[in-house]
Amino acid sequence: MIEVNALTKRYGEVTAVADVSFRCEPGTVTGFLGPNGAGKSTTLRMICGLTPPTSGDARVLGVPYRRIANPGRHVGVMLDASAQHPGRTGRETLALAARLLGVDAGRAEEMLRKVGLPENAVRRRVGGYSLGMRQRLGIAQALLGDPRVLILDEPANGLDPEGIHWMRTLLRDFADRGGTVLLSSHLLREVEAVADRFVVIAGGRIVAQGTRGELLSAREETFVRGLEPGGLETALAEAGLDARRSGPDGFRVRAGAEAVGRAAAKAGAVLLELRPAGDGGLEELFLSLTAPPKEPREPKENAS
Ligand SMILES: Nc1ncnc2c1ncn2[C@@H]1O[C@H](COP(=O)(O)OP(=O)(O)OP(=O)(O)O)[C@@H](O)[C@H]1O
Repeated sequence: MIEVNALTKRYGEVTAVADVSFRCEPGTVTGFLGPNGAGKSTTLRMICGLTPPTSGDARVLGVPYRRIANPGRHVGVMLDASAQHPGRTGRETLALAARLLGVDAGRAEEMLRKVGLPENAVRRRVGGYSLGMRQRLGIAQALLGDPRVLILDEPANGLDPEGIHWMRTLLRDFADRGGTVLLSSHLLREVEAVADRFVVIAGGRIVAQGTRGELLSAREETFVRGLEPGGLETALAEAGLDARRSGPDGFRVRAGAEAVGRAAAKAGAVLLELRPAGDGGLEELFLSLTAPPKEPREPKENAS
């Protein structure tokens, strides 16, 4: 279980994370999604006690992370796969971590096999590893203490498609056995297939959270097409509706059919089509939620 309550982090004038709250339940994988610079790493660092929050708090297994004795036995963390000592071999890295955690060396060997690092790789220095190999070693390290919670920052970075598939299976299996997984990504497709819930962050704020179904149903959209697209566009704008062009003479409007129909009727616009816009999919939703704010339009010059 992970509980994040109103976490906020400011660096001088920059608010990296603003009032972020969410929960991750045992038996589930939560995808923490947002574009570059959205505040994912800062949030994960605050959860793991590495960055002090300006306000708010986070609990892992019911307590602040820093209060957990020998945390690696309870919470597996991988925040930066490149942080491993470049001069040690993969085997030395894991053997040392095993000693620090108080688990036997056999477990380290088992985890190296589990993450699919071949013998010729574990004997090499980490400095010569590809990013994908470092990620696998980082995941082996996170799993070493047989934790109940996994917190992983961009674990799919540098993995090839086979590696991404492997990681999904590993995380799904971990959650299905009762574990709690929180993983961040800036790419929806990396987590879409494995996450039970999504927490979407943009500009430091949570912009949506829920299951796939919850997220999609919360975004009612209507497709509308009129005899005179220009007049319809003005009618929608005057009604304060958020409309985007869709096809040559249609619009996708972020509102229900009734609101759209009423706006058109008020302006006397003749409609040729009015229907639910349908499932644009999670990808489209994610992109629209995390798109940078539109530039304000230039005021039109008065032609007269
Ligand atoms: N130590 C710091 N000092 C000043 N600003 C910071 C610091 N750490 C992060 N920031 C700023 O906070 C914001 C959020 O950064 P963060 O690294 O948490 O985003 P992210 O979602 O993890 O991005 P990415 O996907 O690129 O890793 C960014 O604007 C970043 O520049």
